[in-house]
Amino acid sequence: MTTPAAPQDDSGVLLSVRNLSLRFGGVLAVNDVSFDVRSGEVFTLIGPNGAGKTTLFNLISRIYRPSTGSIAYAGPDGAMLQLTRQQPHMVAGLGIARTFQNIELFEHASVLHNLLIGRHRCRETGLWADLLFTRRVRAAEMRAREKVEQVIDFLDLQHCRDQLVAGLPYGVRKVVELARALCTEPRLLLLDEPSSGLNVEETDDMAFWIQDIQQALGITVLMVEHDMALVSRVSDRVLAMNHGQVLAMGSPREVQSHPGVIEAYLGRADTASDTSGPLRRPPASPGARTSA
Ligand SMILES: Nc1ncnc2c1ncn2[C@@H]1O[C@H](COP(=O)(O)OP(=O)(O)OP(=O)(O)O)[C@@H](O)[C@H]1O
Repeated sequence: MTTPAAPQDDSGVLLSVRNLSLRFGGVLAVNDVSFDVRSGEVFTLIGPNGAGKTTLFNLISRIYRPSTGSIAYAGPDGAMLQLTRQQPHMVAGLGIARTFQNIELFEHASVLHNLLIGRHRCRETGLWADLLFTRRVRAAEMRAREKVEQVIDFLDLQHCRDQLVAGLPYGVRKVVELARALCTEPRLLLLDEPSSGLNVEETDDMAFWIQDIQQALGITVLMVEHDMALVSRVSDRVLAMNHGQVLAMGSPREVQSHPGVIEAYLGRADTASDTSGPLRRPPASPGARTSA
């Protein structure tokens, strides 16, 4: 018996989200959201606190299962597959890597070891081969080391490669987390608030790395970000959310000047005469949960 071939993607779309919703009890955190992320672009989710950005992000990285809707992803062979049908641990194997708003690294391991652990998902050998340390295992280990060294060079981490993560400044740890994600050789990189906790200079460096990852490595980036200066600088397209729904989608300039977006951030569209400047992150509304 032959199985029908999976539909092939020929539109340059890497990720296609359709009518996605997730309800937490009485809260509709994500409400009928649809959008496409094109191969090679930087696509950014913005919105005030509690808008549903992190929930949407966690749906795409399969931490949550949607109440309704679908997420299709162009797999390594080009066939569109349903992410919602994949086990969460299989997502990394499909070429999707993510960073977290609150850095998730092994604090008492060196930078090098953290990156080698990050590389683990690319393991091509089985348990017995590993135990016997066969020639294939040795070759795979060499490839892992080469990839890790390339990423260390790419992100200028030579100066701290043998240091414990626990002793590193916060800004460097953020770059190490980015490095760990890159070691898995992703096709889609999910960045959860890459600038959170960074000072102006470090945010500037982060913008540079994101542009370099897109342009030099050709990796598609989907990020959640509050810093509108960073968003404007690196994003090809922006999707603004509020109350779980899509408010606007387009270029950074189009979205920043959209009346609904200004109103969501500032309260009333007609109070915001200057739409050229960055939208500021508003104070958290009472009862709003901070992002996961
Ligand atoms: N695990 C959860 N259980 C119950 N409610 C949740 C949960 N996670 C999120 N929510 C609710 O869903 C809504 C969307 O939250 P979410 O964290 O996705 O917003 P956000 O846009 O990421 O906000 P922020 O910018 O503050 O991180 C909020 O009303 C929030 O309180």
